[in-house]
Amino acid sequence: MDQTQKLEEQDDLYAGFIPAYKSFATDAIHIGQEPEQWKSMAVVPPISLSTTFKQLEPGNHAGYEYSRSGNPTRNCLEKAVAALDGAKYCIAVASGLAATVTITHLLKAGDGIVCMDDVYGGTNRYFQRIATLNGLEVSFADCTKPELLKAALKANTKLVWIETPTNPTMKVVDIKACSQLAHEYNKDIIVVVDNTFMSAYFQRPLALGADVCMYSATKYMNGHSDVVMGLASMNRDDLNERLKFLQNALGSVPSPFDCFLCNRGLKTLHLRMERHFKNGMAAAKFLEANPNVERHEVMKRQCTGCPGMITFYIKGKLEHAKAFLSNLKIFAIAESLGGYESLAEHPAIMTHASVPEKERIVLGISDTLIRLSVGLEDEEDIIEDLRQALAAAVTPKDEMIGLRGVLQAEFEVRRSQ
Ligand SMILES: Cc1ncc(COP(=O)(O)O)c(C=O)c1O
Ligand SMILES: N[C@@H](CCSC[C@H](N)C(=O)O)C(=O)O
Repeated sequence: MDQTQKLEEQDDLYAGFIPAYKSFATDAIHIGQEPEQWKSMAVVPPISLSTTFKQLEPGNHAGYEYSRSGNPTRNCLEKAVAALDGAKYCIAVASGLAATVTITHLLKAGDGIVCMDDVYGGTNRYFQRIATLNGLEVSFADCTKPELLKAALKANTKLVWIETPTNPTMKVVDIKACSQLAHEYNKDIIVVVDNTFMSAYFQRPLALGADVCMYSATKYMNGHSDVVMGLASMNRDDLNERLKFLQNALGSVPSPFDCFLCNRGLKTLHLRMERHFKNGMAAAKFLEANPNVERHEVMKRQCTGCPGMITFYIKGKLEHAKAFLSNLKIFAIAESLGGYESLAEHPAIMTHASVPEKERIVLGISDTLIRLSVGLEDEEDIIEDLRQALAAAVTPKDEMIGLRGVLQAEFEVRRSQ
């Protein structure tokens, strides 16, 4: 393929999506990283391991007092993420779930939460099995239909929790419509979007009306499968004040070393996401079987591209799903996603085992559902791995029965254009 063909293919991939955010790469590389903030003029932010900082006199310090309350390396990361989310503020915490817990502490007993019915299994587990014990009233609604969200809002609703695309079934929620609806109902409702699957490179929930954009930074934001971390960005001064307070008061902060790694990961986020998109699209094209277009226009309206996440149902039974996974050679069978390496998993047995079986069935998390996180390896090797594992697992005539995911949606519309 010559250079012109390559560029045309690239243009085609992004056709119809909203334009990329201006100066994203420059901001990722420079914001919060200014060498002038260090006496040494270090170009790469140092890992500041000190737990405590000398004060000139009691209460008179240079901006840091104790590392849980504030840490120079963490500060660099938080500034960079805020810029990438189009936000004024960001807090980094010890995991994605720690971010969920910290945000939920904005509420008090008796307050209500409306959560998208299809969310990461750990979010579902926390809301259903822990938040409710602490006196919060939790209900679930299919926010892909904003009228169902509207019907679920009540006088005590204080938090609306959206995940889009959802893990693992890739449902897409209209962030703008849901935020508007929640705020019209009660302007004090805090709308949170779990942006883990898209990363800051492909989607900016705050620009679409959400109050908080949160991440399991364990995934694409860090991107190297070597850090567990959570992030939450916002523009509202009051929310920042309260979440900063909770970050310190609840105390689930990430280590300076993890902050260093995640901050480093951000420097290549734009490059990684573009390659995830390209490889993911190639894998989806290969797997594509029965057409199934859903919510495609919303997807394109609210994001600049798609990550490398694909879910599909393999024809047959659990044994076929297991055989496919066990035969993969490049894809590792593992939980998690968004790293440079390709991963494959069985949501019902692995990542979403904590969702009650009855709910899993309703949500489509069946024995034959398989989730892929397509990494940054060579496209031909990824396809060949899928081909041989599929051949080993199923007979040629009963291959896939339907591919679901953001990438699939993209193909189907293009085909019908
Ligand atoms: C969409 C989503 N949100 C939140 C989480 C929780 O993040 P963490 O594992 O970093 O606590 C995960 C995965 O664990 C996830 O996939
Ligand atoms: N066994 C873990 C589940 C981790 S899921 C990790 C990630 N969100 C993913 O979707 O792959 C647990 O029970 O918490």
